[in-house]
Amino acid sequence: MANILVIDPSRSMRNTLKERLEYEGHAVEVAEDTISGMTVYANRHFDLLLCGQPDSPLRTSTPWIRLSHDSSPESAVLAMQQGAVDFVTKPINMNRLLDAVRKGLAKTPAAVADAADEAESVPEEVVPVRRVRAARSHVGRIVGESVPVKRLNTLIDKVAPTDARVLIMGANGTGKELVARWLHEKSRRRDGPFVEVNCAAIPSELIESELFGHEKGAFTSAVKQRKGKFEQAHNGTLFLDEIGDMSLPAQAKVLRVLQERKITRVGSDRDIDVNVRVLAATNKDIPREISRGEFREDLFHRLSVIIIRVPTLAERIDDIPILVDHFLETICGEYNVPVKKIEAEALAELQKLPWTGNIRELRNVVERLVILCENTITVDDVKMYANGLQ
Ligand SMILES: Nc1ncnc2c1ncn2[C@@H]1O[C@H](COP(=O)(O)OP(=O)(O)OP(=O)(O)O)[C@@H](O)[C@H]1O
Repeated sequence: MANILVIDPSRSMRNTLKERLEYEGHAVEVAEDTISGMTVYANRHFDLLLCGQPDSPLRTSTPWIRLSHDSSPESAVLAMQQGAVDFVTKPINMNRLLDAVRKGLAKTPAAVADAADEAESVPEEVVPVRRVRAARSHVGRIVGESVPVKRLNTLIDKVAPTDARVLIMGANGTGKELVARWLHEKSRRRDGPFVEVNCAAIPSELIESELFGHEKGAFTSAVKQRKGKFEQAHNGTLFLDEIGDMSLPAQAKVLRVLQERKITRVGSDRDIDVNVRVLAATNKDIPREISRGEFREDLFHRLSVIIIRVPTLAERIDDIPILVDHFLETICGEYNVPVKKIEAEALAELQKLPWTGNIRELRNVVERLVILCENTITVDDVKMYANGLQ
């Protein structure tokens, strides 16, 4: 759980963010402008700030995320220059925001100190490697003993040590990102960086600079040279999440990098060699996107040397008891309460539900049950709380 301060002029935005972040287990305070925000800030410790106020930049050592209606590259670059750790455009894509929050929290002094363990005596350039190693030990297990999960694990073990590109396909919340992380963990690149890009969340004007970087002066607000994600992932893995949502012009540029293994920063004419393994994921039906002219067929073939299909939870309901046990243990641990039990009948009831949100939805339901139920979760608890409407 973290303490988060949301500063935004819109009441509905403040309420929505507060509700959602509290649902994720964080303690949230809100303020409508930077001045009142700073008063709240002065009286309490915060781990992260979300700032939707377009006025003066926040002067704080706490990581902060800019929320903005303006999706231009200039606006994003300006926010980064002002010290924001991330930039999320409005209307807010909640998955993208939660992802940014998770990453922002990893940048709090406590998290960095954690990750860098005995970093005091370590030269600065070594710290990022330590962070990568610390992050690695946090990659959760792929829990499950059903046939589809056994197949998935076997495939990961076979494919990970190769440098083959992998396209991970599956519905939302099935664990595609988890699969990508394990493909990196079990590869020879495991000591290199794992860099993730959410292609759906980056406005098309920004994607080139985000992926390939830019030179100083490439556009009005490019006052500093910046490395893009491909360069950041050099000798490691680049995970292009939601690739099915990437614009056609950006697809053409990515295709060129995959063919030539070189990138060119925006505003430069110099090619830079990059050694990157690309993994991509999508919840879209790519062949259908190809037939509709929304996705380049040549890029699809470049990306999909191997295709891994991640099963839905409905295809693996046998795993629900073991997943529930796993989530009860981790969530009760996070809330610092004794691990709750669940009746067999309650588990059977959970197995009857449709689970359109897959494992992410199951995790949310278990968290809700942990919060709302006594020490033993009963079938009536499941009936009452599992659909989230109470
Ligand atoms: N087999 C599994 N065992 C344990 N936890 C899992 C498993 N699969 C997924 N999870 C957890 O479920 C949540 C959703 O997984 P993940 O983010 O990897 O899904 P995704 O398919 O990438 O989702 P989206 O398409 O919405 O981005 C995460 O908290 C992840 O750790």
